[in-house]
Amino acid sequence: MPLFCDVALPVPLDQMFTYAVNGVVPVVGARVLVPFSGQRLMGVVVRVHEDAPKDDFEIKPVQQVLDDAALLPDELMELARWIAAYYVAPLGEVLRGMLPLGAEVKRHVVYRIAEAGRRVLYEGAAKGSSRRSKLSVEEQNREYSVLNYLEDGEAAKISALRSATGANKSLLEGMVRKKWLTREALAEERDARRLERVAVLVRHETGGGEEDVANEVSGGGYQVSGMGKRLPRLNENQLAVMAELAAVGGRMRVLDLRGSLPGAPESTLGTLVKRGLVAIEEVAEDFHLGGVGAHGKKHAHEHALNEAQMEALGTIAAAMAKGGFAPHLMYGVTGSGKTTVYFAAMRRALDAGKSALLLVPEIGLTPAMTGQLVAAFGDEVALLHSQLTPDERAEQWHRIRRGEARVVVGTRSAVFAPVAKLGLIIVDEEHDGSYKQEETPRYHGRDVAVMRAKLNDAVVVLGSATPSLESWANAEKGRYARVEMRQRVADRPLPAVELVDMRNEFKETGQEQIFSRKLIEETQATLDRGEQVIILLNRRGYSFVVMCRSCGGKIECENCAISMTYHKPVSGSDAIAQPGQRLECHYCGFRRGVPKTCPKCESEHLYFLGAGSQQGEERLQELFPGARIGRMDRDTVRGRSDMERLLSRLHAGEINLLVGTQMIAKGHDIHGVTLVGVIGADFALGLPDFRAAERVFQLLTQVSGRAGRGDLPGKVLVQTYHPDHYAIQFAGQHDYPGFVAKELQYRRWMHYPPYAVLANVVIQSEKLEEATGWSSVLGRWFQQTRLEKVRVLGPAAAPIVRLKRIYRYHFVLKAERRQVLGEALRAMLRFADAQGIPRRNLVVDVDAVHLM
Ligand SMILES: Nc1ncnc2c1ncn2[C@@H]1O[C@H](COP(=O)(O)OP(=O)(O)OP(=O)(O)O)[C@@H](O)[C@H]1O
Ligand SMILES: [Zn+2]
Repeated sequence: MPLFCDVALPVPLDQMFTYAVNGVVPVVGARVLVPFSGQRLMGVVVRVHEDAPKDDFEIKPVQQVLDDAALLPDELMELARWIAAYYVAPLGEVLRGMLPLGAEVKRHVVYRIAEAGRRVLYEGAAKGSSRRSKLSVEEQNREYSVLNYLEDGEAAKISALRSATGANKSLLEGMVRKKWLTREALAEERDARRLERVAVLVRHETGGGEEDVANEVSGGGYQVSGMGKRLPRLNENQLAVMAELAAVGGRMRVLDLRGSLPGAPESTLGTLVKRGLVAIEEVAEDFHLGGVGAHGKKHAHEHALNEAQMEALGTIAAAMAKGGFAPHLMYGVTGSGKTTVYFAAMRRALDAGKSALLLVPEIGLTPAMTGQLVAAFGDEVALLHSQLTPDERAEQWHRIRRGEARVVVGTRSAVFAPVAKLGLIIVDEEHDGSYKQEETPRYHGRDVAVMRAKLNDAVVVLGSATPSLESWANAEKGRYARVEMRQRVADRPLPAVELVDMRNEFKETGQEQIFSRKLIEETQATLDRGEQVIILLNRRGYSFVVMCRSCGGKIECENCAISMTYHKPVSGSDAIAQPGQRLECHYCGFRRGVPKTCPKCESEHLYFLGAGSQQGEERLQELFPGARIGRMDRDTVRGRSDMERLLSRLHAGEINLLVGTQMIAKGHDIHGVTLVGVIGADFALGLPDFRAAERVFQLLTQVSGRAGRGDLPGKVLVQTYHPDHYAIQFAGQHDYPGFVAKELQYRRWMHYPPYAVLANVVIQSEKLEEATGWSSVLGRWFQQTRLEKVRVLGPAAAPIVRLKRIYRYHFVLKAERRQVLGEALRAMLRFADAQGIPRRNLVVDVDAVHLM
């Protein structure tokens, strides 16, 4: 008889916690509620045993057992253990990320009649009651009426059974034990085609010309005037909601709104509705998904596959047919039709009775994909993304667990979707940095996908036009099978790329301009031909540096060691989003007014340097007054609906000149675009990160890939100050293999991934002296211990030494073997623990993607 259970709790401690079993013995994998330092925490049972803990400290009892079966299948428990070990993260924190969000899954229990129950019912109550039974006649009659009630085979909730028959839970459970009934736990049922709520900003006449409620809100007076009379003051949350709505043109899904203002209470919107400032409309959700596919992309997957696609599919399908773990790297240039192959492979998985998982970097950025998925797989699709409410997430989770949705599409954490009979995992844009979770557990969705496929003997396909060097190296070593698509579909050529040397541009024109003469000329010509132009300006805001010409200082955020970005006020309906002109920190969101003088030396010579997308748009309006200009960045795209709206205007040709940040480079397939301009992308080459060149190459290649996807060939103009840099040169020649060969040399030489495994250890504290003090304690330990086969760089100030008021120092650890690195990290954590350095002040980032 087990007396104890070990529970993994979501706390930053690398251990399990033992509790006494209290009545119900939980199964491994079930969730329990337990007391933990004065709180009630939910954890997952990982072991049930009889070993009384040796020390005689008090063992507390489990308060409640939440599941009577393991919530996570064994396979996912095993994956969790692997993640905990690999990323040196507490198992409880790993498991928290795997379970449907919102901790408490709202579920209800339903009962259904079973075969034995039917027999009892048909063979007569007499026979049933003639059995020796501890039940009273009254209870036996009640059992009979329960069977009677359930005769039609439909499931019923306990509440319904209680009111119809008077049965209570213990009676029903007794019937389950006799196998007369079955019990199922269901997530709250919802209508699949439910309505979706959209918040709409109500415009009021203020008599102030252009001004609307929005403008008054942004005016700083925080006084809203509506229909001529003054309304009471709005609080901060209410203002934020109004601003958010206005920023996106006055309409937004309630869901998106909640997602972008996580701090605002639910009641805020209700209050605004009561005051008549916001209205709620309901539209069918399908409208959203359907609306996406409407750009003629809906049936994109129905193309007859070309030869390269057939070959790629053939390789993947053969691996699926053969069975067993088989990782693939699919290198397919932009526009080679990778999506079509993904869909065909997923179809094959379904046909073989398996499920398929498709991971994408960000669903909101590629709404077209969603539309195609629904068109191709209909009800079988479950979408998991960050904007679901906890309830919706739980609902999807249970649909998947029940096997109703066999095609699961989602972002990073969808890799944990509890699909049964996993046959295929596809990781689209596998190079994308957003697959790395930047909080504990700091796992990489792509690498977890490969591991999960391994645990399930499944096929995994990592696809990209610019594979990460890690994946490419794995293919070179023969660990991953390679699938290549080197040509675009329909014999379309890749666009011609021309570099514009901005050093010459300055010499020849004598002035610093955002757009080169060449780009202006080509843009005009392209617009004149009735074609479309996309311009990448990878910074949002107006100017990203405000500098004092007297003292040379830059205006930095109060909370972060980061230059603040200047945002200009906007006129028209967008005004509310940007409450007056301001400086904003893009790391913590801190805003302040624009000072007239330098905060350090009080000089009046403040200069605004570095053009962001907002300035780009303004300048384009001056240059091309006839153009229909759109902007795509985090200021204009808040939720999925904004993205959809912008993209559909592009597809329809309502926008013919689009400027934006790297969002514009994400997989969009707009056939009218024949010219892509790139501005300042080489800036990132100077960042202190060994992946700087790789990132610049990827961005240039991906954004170039947006040109010439239709019948007309495309062209790309890259403005650069580093025309000779290999990342720029190779990107210009569409020479990915050339780039990797060169870059791998450098990585090998510098002992960087993929030739070494790396971990970033950040020591952080709000107190500078703690951060530096602990860093030197650890530094001394590293020096004395002389870990074998591990190189330790640091301690050093992190490139961003202060972030959100936290001081940051770091070490970079490199090792040739993963096991050695893991052991070093664990030894370090033990030492830190002995020194009293709190675990939460140490960030251990294995396979760190950002070293900033
Ligand atoms: N066999 C085919 N014949 C003709 N057109 C095709 C074929 N397969 C796909 N397409 C079309 O080619 C275009 C590009 O396909 P897709 O978006 O899958 O490219 P991709 O490889 O994912 O590119 P990127 O990496 O740039 O996202 C789409 O418009 C798609 O409809
Ligand atoms: Zn900041």
